[in-house]
Amino acid sequence: MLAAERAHLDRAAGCLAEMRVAASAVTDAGVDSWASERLGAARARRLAALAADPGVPPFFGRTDALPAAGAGAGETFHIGRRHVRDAAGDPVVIDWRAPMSRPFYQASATDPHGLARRRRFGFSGGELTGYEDEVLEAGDGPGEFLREEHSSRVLLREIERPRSGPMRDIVATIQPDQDDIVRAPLAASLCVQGAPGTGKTAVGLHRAAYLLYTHGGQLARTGVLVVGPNRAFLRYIEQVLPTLGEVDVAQATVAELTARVPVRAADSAAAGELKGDARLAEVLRRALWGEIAKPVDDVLVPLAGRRYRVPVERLKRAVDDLRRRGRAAEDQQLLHYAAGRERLAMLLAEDARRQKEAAGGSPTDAETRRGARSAEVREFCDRVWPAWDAAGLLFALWSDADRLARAARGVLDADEQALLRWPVVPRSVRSAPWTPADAVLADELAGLLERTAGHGHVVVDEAQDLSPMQCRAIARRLGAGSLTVLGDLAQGTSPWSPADWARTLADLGRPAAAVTPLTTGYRVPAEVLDFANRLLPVIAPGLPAATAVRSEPGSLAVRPVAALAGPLADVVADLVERPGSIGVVCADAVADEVVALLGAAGLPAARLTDDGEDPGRVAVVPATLAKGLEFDAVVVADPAAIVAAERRGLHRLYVVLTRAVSTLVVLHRGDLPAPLSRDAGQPV
Ligand SMILES: Nc1ncnc2c1ncn2[C@@H]1O[C@H](COP(=O)(O)OP(=O)(O)OP(=O)(O)O)[C@@H](O)[C@H]1O
Repeated sequence: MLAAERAHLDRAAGCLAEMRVAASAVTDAGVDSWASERLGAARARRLAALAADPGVPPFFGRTDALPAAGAGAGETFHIGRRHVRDAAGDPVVIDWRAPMSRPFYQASATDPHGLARRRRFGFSGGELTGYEDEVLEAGDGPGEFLREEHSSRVLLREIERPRSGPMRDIVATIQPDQDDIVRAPLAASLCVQGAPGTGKTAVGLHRAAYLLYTHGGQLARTGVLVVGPNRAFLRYIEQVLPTLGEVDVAQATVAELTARVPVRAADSAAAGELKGDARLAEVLRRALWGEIAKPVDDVLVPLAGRRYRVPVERLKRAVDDLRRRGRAAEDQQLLHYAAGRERLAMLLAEDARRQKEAAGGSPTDAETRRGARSAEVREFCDRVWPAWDAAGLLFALWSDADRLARAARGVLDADEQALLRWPVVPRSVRSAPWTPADAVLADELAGLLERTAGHGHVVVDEAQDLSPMQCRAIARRLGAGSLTVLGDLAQGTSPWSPADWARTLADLGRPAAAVTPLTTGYRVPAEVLDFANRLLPVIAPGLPAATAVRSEPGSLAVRPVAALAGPLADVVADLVERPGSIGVVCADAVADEVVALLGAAGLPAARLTDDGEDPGRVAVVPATLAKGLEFDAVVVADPAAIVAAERRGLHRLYVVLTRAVSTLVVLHRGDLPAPLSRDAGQPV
């Protein structure tokens, strides 16, 4: 049996190699150079997809359908990361995203989805080493071990495989509740409230790959965007989609999406919080549209050698009409500020044209456009509808108390306005001390000035931390597309982190998105998860705790220590003897100190940074960068310091305690933070 499967594996590998040769042999001759270029780009993508990760076996599973009535054996399909066919065009491996693959993920003893058997293959170093069968057909035993779906050995092996480098895909072992989310229809916007390690990030990435496969045509132009909290996180996840054959998905942080000004400063906590507040949207809207002035005089518009008087009453009406369209609720009707200015210039020229036509003339379109660009019209527009760019207007607002007061009247009080203003007016827009929150505000203004290009689908990870203004920046990039929001309210560590999802979803422009929970924890062993879950009643009352799929006795050690240095070096020295990744998590302020003390003990430690550089074997992780990451072994140094470092310190600690796949060691000086100390305090 194994020999037959190995033979099929060899055949699939051979066919894939032939497909690759065929793809590279296709000439790029299109009907014109543009078409050729497009064909070339499509071919390059296809080649890249076929070539991605050649070490990955062509299939990982197999379904045996129940025989049709009266027939012998049912149909058999091998399921893999991508479709493989033979020279005759017959399928050798079915893409995991194809409808035919669905039973592989959904079949259970109670609902076998037409399957007699599901087979999962085990590989070691690319070699097919074995398989695991689940018999699903009714009558042949009740499919006992399926009842305990999560005890699948292949799943457990997959989870426990030591980590090194970036996140891996989970195509071979996607679970039914995860599969429902992955394969939700393109039009559905949804929000996954998932406890730590329940596979939110994995599910979001697989959903992106599924949508591109299933709706490639529709998404080809607008594309899919994945938004993550920081570079370190994006670097961790960036290989998953290419392994799944999707090399074309944009992955960005909010900071990268909103890079409208050179960020070179940080806000105070109070100013940063205020700048993320949704009220700022109203202030900016008023600031920009408040620039528009009432026309006070007639204008003489030159057209084809003569000047035509456009009376002030008509000018006022034109400005009022355009201004109203700037408030249209319907997105397609909405007039952006910059387009409004151009439209106004054109209206003046068209008025003149009508006058000339009434007098028997027939000016051309080109002459009319020239009229709209004339010095007279431009001068009128500069007065009545001045041109602005986003950074310039924000600079003017933060520099000029009166201007800010006009825009913020009734929205922000005097103290709040003072928080926003620069204490010393900078010399220029370029040299101003812009902060990340300013960049998001500049992006808001840019979105009022001009339409922002939207994607067909956007996946937002760690969404519980987004400010309302960041949500709006993401919503602008969504256009008419749909959204997958991933997050965990219990892991909310920003000043805006909400107690429920309603406001975030509204700010993201999809208030009706259904919230789906995921509560089976794959990453963290039960011993560790139960320990971390002691924080839940305090940090997120009412949120259901996750249940771990596996238990690993000995995976948790909680040790009181008198001083950190010696015990920390000892623990890490022990851990480096075993395979797998190691994260030493500590309060941000002491990260360099921890790197130094591990270095002094001869251990290969480096600080994890926000730029996504690989820190190597032992990563010293500032607590604020731990979110979304995981390590085989995690050492938490001084949890009380992590809690004390910020307002939502207990939420941060919950994040930190849930990063371990196999081992968590907590070294604490003094008492453990209160909610954890129940029954703890001694080695577990
Ligand atoms: N069905 C699955 N099969 C195998 N591994 C899985 C499965 N689901 C999740 N995992 C693994 O569990 C770990 C956690 O997944 P992931 O990072 O997506 O969770 P998360 O919900 O985003 O976690 P967090 O909120 O804590 O950051 C990863 O190593 C992932 O590969």
